[in-house]
Amino acid sequence: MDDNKRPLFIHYAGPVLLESPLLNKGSAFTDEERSSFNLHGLLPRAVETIEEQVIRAAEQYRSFTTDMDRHVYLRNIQDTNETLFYRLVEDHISEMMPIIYTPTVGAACEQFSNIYRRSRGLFISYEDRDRVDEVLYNAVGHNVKVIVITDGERILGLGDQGIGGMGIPIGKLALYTACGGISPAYTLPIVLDVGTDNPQRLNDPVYMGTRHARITGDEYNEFVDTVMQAIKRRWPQALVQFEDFAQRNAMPLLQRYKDNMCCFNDDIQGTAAVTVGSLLAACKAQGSELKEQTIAFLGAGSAGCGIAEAIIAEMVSQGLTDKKARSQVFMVDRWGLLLKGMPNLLNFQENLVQPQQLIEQWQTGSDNISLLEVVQNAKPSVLIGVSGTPGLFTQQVIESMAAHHDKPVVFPLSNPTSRVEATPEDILRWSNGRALVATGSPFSPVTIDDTEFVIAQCNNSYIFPGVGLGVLAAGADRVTDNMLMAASRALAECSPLAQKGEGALLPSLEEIQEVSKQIAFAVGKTAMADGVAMRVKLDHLREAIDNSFWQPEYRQYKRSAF
Ligand SMILES: O=C([O-])CC(=O)C(=O)O
Ligand SMILES: [Mg+2]
Repeated sequence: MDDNKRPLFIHYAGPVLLESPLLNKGSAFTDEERSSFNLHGLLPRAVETIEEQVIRAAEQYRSFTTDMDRHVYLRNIQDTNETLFYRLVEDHISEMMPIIYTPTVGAACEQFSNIYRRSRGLFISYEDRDRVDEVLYNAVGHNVKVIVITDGERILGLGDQGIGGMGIPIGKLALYTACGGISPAYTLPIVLDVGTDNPQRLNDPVYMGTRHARITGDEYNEFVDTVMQAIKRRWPQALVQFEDFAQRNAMPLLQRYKDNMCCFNDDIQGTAAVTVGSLLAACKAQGSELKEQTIAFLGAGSAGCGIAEAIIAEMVSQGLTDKKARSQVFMVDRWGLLLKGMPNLLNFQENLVQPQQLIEQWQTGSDNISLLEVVQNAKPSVLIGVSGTPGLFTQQVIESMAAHHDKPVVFPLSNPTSRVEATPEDILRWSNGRALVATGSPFSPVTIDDTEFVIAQCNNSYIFPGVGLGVLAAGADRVTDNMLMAASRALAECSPLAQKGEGALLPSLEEIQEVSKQIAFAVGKTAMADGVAMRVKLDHLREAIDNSFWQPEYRQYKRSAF
């Protein structure tokens, strides 16, 4: 039976029931329920449908004038009636997703302590390190299946926000539910409070985190390990998504846990998967293949290098040797093009370097080869920005791309909007409307010479809800690279531009639940093939996905005997 249709046995009643966001129905409690659960007199007399509640909530929402007020309003509904919150958001997904998620969630993290209303999720501080098991037992949900965890050190492109980073796990999990059908009862946001090095947060009298510099080194690693082991004891099957960790920790944490827990890093692997999916779609639309592309990156951190490795893996699967594929990928960071033998290369950068000879060959005159010099000499057909720094895709860079390619692919992926490497409008103007643009944050359509261009949002939100749904439906206990590759290919299959030769590069948000189901199937199937999901048979996978897909509908309540 469809999980959503089963009656729920409830042992709360009266004001406590109205104060339980996962169970509260507000004015939609029926007369019978008001009798069974001691609610008479606690609500206005009218019994409303969820549709009527949505109309009121949408009107109230539209009465606010700033995005931050809209965010606070929506978060408040989430904290009082989750079913209504999801119904409202799902019915207005394009309008409300930028408010609960990127870009408004960035400002909400910066102002987290200022706009704080009510607790949600777990704040695990370094000072709690001897009672982490106890903290986990205090969580609201006892059947947690998806955890998003951050330490708040690299929130979008906004840097260290301390416990304010909690806004990100909350926002990501809201999308797990709204886009991926994971019941909110199964989700848990966690922020690790290990201090902050952000003086603005430390000096803010209302800041609610611990006021000391970040714990680092062995103490930090031991603390994270304490939490990860406690999670494993408490919820051995849970999927853990690492989010917005600083570069120095993101890759090492992933390497440490990916083979012994069900986890992945969204910034490295989720962003890589959505980018590869979007590139596969772009190539298909142009009648070419990924292996034919030359690709330049601006930003060679863990996210950029993660995308680069995923692209190389895909090029190899299309028949290139690893060496040839690597020769087509150019990584530029703040010091210039990554070259062999450069000092201070990070270990994940070492396999993504170009030969020193390029300095002579390209006659750059300096050891630090700039992005413009890379674009002029290597003539990349694809340019990807993950630098977190606005304005670095200059007019000259874009004009040079457009001079060499009829349809250059330009993806400025840094978030939030304020960090974008160039706006879609500028890129389209500088390329005379020829560039194929996708951004990390949402942008309105751009009109150039009477032609309207829809800007695809190449954000990991197209990937992680489907990955989570697939992992849960198949009962996978690991997230393998193949599963993420399958997610990319499934996303590319859903591209209107690739399928029909016209329209948007990525499907619209209105279709995201269907897209998530397609991705979930591909991910679950690959998990089975990789031997990390043994509990469900392939014949039952689609059914498992559909049956577990949570709908924001009020379920029937029965009074439990105890
Ligand atoms: O949250 C987003 O919009 C995408 C993401 O993971 C990041 O930028 O860190
Ligand atoms: Mg992130």
